[in-house]
Amino acid sequence: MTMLTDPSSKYRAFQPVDIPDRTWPSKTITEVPVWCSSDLRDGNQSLIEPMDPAKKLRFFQTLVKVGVKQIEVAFPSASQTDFDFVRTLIEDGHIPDDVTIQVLTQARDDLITRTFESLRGAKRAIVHVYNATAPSFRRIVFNQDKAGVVAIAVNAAKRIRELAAQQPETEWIFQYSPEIFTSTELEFAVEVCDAVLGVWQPTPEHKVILNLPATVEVATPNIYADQIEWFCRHISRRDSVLISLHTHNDRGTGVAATELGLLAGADRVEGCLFGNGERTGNVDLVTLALNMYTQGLHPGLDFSDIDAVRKVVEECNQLPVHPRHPYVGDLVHTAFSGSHQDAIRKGFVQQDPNGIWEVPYLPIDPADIGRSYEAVIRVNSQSGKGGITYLLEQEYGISLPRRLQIEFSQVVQGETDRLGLEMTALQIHELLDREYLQATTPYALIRHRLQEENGTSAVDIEVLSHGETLHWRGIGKGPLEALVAALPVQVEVMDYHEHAIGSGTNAKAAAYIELRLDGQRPLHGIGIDENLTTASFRALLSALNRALRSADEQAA
Ligand SMILES: CC(=O)SCCNC(=O)CCNC(=O)[C@H](O)C(C)(C)COP(=O)(O)OP(=O)(O)OC[C@H]1O[C@@H](n2cnc3c(N)ncnc32)[C@H](O)[C@@H]1OP(=O)(O)O
Ligand SMILES: CC(C)C(=O)C(=O)O
Ligand SMILES: [Mg+2]
Repeated sequence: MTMLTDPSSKYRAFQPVDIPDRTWPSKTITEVPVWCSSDLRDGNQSLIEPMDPAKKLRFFQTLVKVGVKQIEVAFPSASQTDFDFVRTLIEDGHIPDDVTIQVLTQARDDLITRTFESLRGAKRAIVHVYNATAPSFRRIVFNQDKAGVVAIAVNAAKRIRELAAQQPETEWIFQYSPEIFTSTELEFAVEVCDAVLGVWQPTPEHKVILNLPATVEVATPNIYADQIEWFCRHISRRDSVLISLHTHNDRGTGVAATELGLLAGADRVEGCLFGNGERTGNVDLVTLALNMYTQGLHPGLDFSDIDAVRKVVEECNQLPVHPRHPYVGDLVHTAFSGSHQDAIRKGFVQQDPNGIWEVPYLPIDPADIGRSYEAVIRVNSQSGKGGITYLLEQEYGISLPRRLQIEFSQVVQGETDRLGLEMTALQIHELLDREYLQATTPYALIRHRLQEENGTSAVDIEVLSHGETLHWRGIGKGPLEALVAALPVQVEVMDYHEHAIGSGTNAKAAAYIELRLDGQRPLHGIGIDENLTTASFRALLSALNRALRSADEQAA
């Protein structure tokens, strides 16, 4: 099997819509649509193992918690499980007052009747009926002409109106979908929908939902937007109709199509969390909502603990969410590469906590959706000093001076190259500890005594070297100079930094020394101790030991 050399012999380009005065391209999304989750119906019908009642209820409760107010809960005429689920929701009082359940049925009398039975006693419900209207379906599935297909829709609409009248205790909302709206001739889509509206007689106070599905995504998103704008202009009783979008993601542009459809005048969006659904999935409601949020428009849905939502969805659908999935994927708030890490670290430092979000490479503040900053930066062989520095600062309060950052990043680089793996903050800290804090040979500090008088420091120091205790004494203008004078070798201190780690009684001092041994390249040492002088002495000996080791290696 091979790909065709000329695919035009098998596939046709989608024809553009004749709407030269389209208005949607210059609009922006300024209003939040009515959200409808189709997870428990379109999502569920696409699963390898459809959800059992317990999973459906858990998912329903999660949707309620997130703030979704319209939830398509089942196709009750399809199975006893779905029928019983609707009954459980109603009879056990699971539906909050401000949430409306929706159910789907084919445009067939027996199925519609069964659907109404499932809804008996509901306070409010949306009955959603569909039939295929696209030319290929008219021919292949129904073997009907246009009039026959209009008749299927009109008869179903009449049956729904009748049955609703017999259950007046429920507040009814009717919804109609011309299936594969996107492949249906626009004039015909309007004709069928007008015929349905003729039966249902909506008013501005009691609207009907016309749901216009891209059942299969077949064109670029601008075409869907054109189709929606064209439909909105030509449908009768526009003020009595809510235009609903229902996109699938066959071409990978379900989110774009829905966003452009909103620009084109739609009022409502159906989709699934994290884009589950038939084939490549329904449009992802989470991405749509958080796209609005990052434009400064609150979507009215709460994803402040996005990982908790993901956990429920993954367990109920038994499908994983991709690590690169927008906003929620394990890797999407993470930077491995050095220049990204550097910019993110600087961005966090400069970000005004009350200002407009400006951290480079991060379109959303991960904290807003319950993700932690620690997960933002991860270190592998592609990483530079920025990421390593960030992790040590965030996790351990250790702020390496700039030249030490460069030196230590080469140590980390050697380790990540050797392992071929990511290094965690803990592993980086362990490496820092091994490389600098445990650099205690040949000289390990045992104790020191410092006397200071008239700006002069005298230091007596005991060090352990190859099992022997050595005593050194030195005098200088400060403790460090005194220690340098006490050393058995000549060194030059190039740089010195110190800072506190933590605060209060648990505070420690960190000291960093850059030192040059005669004729050698400068190297750093680190000391950490409750006492600042001890920390700086440890740092000096750490630097000296590393320098001596390096000199030995060069000589060997
Ligand atoms: C795009 C969507 O997601 S639409 C929703 C799809 N979801 C589902 O189908 C899940 C649940 N469905 C089911 O369990 C079953 O299909 C049922 C119970 C609805 C119907 O089952 P069956 O009666 O066995 O029919 P079947 O599944 O074979 O469907 C094909 C029949 O439905 C007819 N049909 C399909 N869609 C429609 C429609 N919207 N309106 C009227 N008839 C329709 C077809 O013409 C065909 O009829 P035929 O057998 O006379 O040729
Ligand atoms: C039932 C309809 C709305 C549907 O799921 C689709 O067309 O994708
Ligand atoms: Mg669908």
